[in-house]
Amino acid sequence: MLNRIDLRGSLTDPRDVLPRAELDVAAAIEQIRPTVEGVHQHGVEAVLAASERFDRVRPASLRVPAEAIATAPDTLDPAVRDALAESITRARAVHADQARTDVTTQVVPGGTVTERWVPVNRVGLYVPGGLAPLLSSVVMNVVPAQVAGVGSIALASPPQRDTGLPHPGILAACALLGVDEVYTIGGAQAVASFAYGLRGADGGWLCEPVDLVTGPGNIYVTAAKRMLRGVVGIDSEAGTTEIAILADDTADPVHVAADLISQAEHDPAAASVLVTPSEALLAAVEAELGRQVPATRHHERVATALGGKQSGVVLVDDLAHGLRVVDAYAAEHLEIQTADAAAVAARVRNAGAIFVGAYSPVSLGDYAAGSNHVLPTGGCARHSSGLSVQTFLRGIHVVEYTEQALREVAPHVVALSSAEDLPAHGQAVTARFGGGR
Ligand SMILES: NC(=O)c1ccc[n+]([C@@H]2O[C@H](COP(=O)([O-])OP(=O)(O)OC[C@H]3O[C@@H](n4cnc5c(N)ncnc54)[C@H](O)[C@@H]3O)[C@@H](O)[C@H]2O)c1
Ligand SMILES: N[C@H](CO)Cc1c[nH]c[nH+]1
Ligand SMILES: [Zn+2]
Repeated sequence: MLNRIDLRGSLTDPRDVLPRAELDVAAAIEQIRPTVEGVHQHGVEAVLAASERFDRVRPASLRVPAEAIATAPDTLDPAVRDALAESITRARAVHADQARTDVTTQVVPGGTVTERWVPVNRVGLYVPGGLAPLLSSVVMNVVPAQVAGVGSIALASPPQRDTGLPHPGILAACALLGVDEVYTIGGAQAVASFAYGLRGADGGWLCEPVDLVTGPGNIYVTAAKRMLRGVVGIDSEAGTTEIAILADDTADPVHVAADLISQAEHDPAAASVLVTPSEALLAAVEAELGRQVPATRHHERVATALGGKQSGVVLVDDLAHGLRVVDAYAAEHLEIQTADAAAVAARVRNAGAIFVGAYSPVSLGDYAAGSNHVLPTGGCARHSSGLSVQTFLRGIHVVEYTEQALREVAPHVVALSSAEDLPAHGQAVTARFGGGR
């Protein structure tokens, strides 16, 4: 079922051979470009046209009525309501510890630099709702934004075909978290609506432009985020789900197979990658996949994902080799199922999140570990982090020097400005001390 890449005894750079998706984000940008440009030029009408085309519904109103949000929690199964409450509590505990405090550095007597942490003014949060309604992604977006102190929070999720509204579970999660500005818009058109804003029939704002768009989504959402970066800020490229598992003979093949399947369930384009030095484990996991895949609810989607070019098993010489491979892959989620898993995990450099040992599966992190599940994909974990309070903050340096402190450093400023052939920079300092131009 899984493609096999055998790197044993090979000096090949893993980056050249690792499994990657056939459709990449750059190619998807060309597919969504007309939608994004349409929203920029034609606003609401282009959003509605995209909804009809991709979601097969034309919502009566793009802004979800307050009543629909307020009454949504009544529709929740009590067990789901309790689970959401627990998920929120745990996420708040972890994200509260990420809050930043302003720091003032006394550089010299009379010269200070303060790093002041300021939340972005307005954010647009995206919550997926195409193949599955990810109510947990409401929690993962909203909690860090609220802890950061963002004043204006808008949220978008695709319309359901039968109601033209986002899934009721998503609306319920919004209500539980106190989010009341919700749009029934999915995909690239949602990201474009946030970036450019939408005007109503009277010419006033229906949805004001945001400063930052965050949240997970499929390849079209990710492509729109990459395309519009600059018009608007974005978090990481949190696209199609990936799981990599570094496992040895001590791993339980039942767990490994279940975890590969759990993330393959998200999307036919999801990636599940096993990295192991053990042929015995590989054989046992393949046997388990043969047993578990047909029995899982979304078996067709899972089988497509597991059999795709983006998924596979990589055979390595040993765990040190395996670590080089998982670092090169830079998975969104990396599980370590080896002997002394914590020590192995401590050596990992590149991953969106690391799940250590037999009792920390990715799906725990998806819902209820307290960690954030909006994580970088497609190798972006080499340079980006998952969603956090920090994502919603800007660190602004506030510089304050006295006359004497500036006088003392002036020769250094002048020397560097001359070295760069930018003498006016130096003169802006010396002018304060009687230096002429
Ligand atoms: N990396 C992360 O942090 C993370 C977290 C959760 C989920 N995910 C991923 O989010 C994704 C959710 O995907 P989804 O599809 O279920 O929901 P989604 O809400 O991301 O996307 C649905 C929207 O895609 C648009 N769309 C569908 N087909 C299109 C096409 N051919 N061209 C242009 N636009 C099109 C539609 O407008 C639709 O509203 C999955 O890939 C999942 O793996 C990632
Ligand atoms: N695994 C997803 C992140 O890629 C998050 C999620 C939400 N619901 C279930 N899973
Ligand atoms: Zn998941």
